[in-house]
Amino acid sequence: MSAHELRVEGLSVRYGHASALTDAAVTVPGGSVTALVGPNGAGKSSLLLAAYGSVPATGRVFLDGDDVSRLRPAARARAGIAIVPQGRQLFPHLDVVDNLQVMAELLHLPRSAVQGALDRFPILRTRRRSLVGVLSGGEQQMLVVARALMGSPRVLLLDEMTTGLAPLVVQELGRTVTALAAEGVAVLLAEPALGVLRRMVSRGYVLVRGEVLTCEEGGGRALDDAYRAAMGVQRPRELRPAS
Ligand SMILES: Nc1ncnc2c1ncn2[C@@H]1O[C@H](COP(=O)(O)OP(=O)(O)OP(=O)(O)O)[C@@H](O)[C@H]1O
Repeated sequence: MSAHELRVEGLSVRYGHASALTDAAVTVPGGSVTALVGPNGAGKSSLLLAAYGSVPATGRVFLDGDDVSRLRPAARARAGIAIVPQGRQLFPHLDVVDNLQVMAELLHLPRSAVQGALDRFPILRTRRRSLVGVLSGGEQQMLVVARALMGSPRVLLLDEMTTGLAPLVVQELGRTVTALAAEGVAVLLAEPALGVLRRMVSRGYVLVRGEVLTCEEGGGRALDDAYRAAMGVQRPRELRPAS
């Protein structure tokens, strides 16, 4: 296994006069899943989009040590950075195959890449000629993850992948990204709360009001504790059986 790495340094994002991300430094090594947790509006999407190149940002982004900060999003995608964006950004009036074909063309991949993506989740093959707008939320999210993986990325950025999905779908997606991380893909999972993904996370960062506060290496539970501490929230007391 050769583990890939995403590293951002001094990454800052502003929308007009408003600062969304300030001087962020984050390293995402392949081999295990790294999480980015923070409340709504903390700047998680801004960090992921800045790493992907689709919002204007200052600072530097390194892919396996190479500075990709000056590359546009399509070039970063071809270099090996993939994103599962919040809101999915699918074409609802195209079918599953045609949605995948759009990415194949962006990445200059052969048509067989579409077939490979359909194999990623069995449900996608059975739904391949369905319009994407009629798929369930879970099916759509599987399609977005399959689409992101078409170019065999070195880095996978997942923006609130689990929001609104049933636990079984979350577990299936979680298994997929954990396996990818184990193969060496640098996986960064941004979530407002880890939920059932907690046990899949090895390390992570807490982001509050645009600032990276801590890097926690002790697994998902330790990251949750660091997140609670950053937010000034205490861990709920263990439930005791009623006497
Ligand atoms: N296109 C935009 N124009 C102006 N302000 C924006 C834009 N996108 C995000 N913001 C603001 O930047 C800040 C950070 O937003 P961002 O979406 O990065 O946070 P987030 O942690 O991903 O939040 P959420 O969990 O709600 O998606 C917020 O105050 C948000 O309102």
